Amino acid sequence: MSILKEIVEHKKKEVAKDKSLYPITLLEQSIHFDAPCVSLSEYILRPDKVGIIAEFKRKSPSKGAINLYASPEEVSIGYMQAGASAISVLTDKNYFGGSKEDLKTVRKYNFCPILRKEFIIDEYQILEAKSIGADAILLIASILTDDEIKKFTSLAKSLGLEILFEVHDEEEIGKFIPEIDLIGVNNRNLKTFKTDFNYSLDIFNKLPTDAVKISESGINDPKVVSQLKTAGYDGFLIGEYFMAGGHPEEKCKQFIDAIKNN
Ligand SMILES: O=P(O)(O)OC[C@@H](O)[C@@H](O)c1c[nH]c2ccccc12
Repeated sequence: MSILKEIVEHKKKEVAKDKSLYPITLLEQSIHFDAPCVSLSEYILRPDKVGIIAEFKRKSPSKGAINLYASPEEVSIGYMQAGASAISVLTDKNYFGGSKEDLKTVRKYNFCPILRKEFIIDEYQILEAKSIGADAILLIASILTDDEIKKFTSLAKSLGLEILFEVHDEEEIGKFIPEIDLIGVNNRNLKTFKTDFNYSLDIFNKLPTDAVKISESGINDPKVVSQLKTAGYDGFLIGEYFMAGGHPEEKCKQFIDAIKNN
């Protein structure tokens, strides 16, 4: 079974359990429906920033442990001071060592847009995203049907959340709908775990013109960001390169400074 399939199977059980422990009616009562969201797409396009979405990532199926005991408070504040445009927080526990608590902590200390990085397969998780203070959610084209994409998009938008729609190939780009704000090309091949940013370059012309365009994964060189920018990408999602080693915020700062000086 592919890793993505395994994660999705696991996620279905997890969501079923969450729903039985904390029914959707209770979850809905905990939501501040009027709480405003910060627009991820607007922050990405801000001319005073370079478009980095810095990710808080403790571990991954491809790498194993990256920075297991990092503090979401310290890292996220450091990312923002370094000049990041937004923060992505993995909330999957089993495969990525994240949690909803991590996202809540990041929310508590930052005003920037926060992306909930999760394998969303159920509307429950979208309500949850709103209740913990996320501004945007990830929808992964390869694990969702056209119907789910429509349904999840309209629920998210009704809550004020933006959507980053992740694709790997042209067929998945075909599932994009105009209500979606951002499209992300994942440079990681989920079968081999290899990353190659040329993938983003090759597919660029096929992307919907109106969406904000993000290149995701395996980015570890400011020169690559410059190349992707020239090609037309607006944003860059970076996790492992910042998180590996002791000081994610310092690496992020050096990286952003290098782009600015390029
Ligand atoms: O750590 P990297 O290689 O910089 O990649 C970050 C991000 O793109 C990656 O974590 C990611 C992209 N899509 C995902 C979907 C689920 C979980 C994680 C991801």
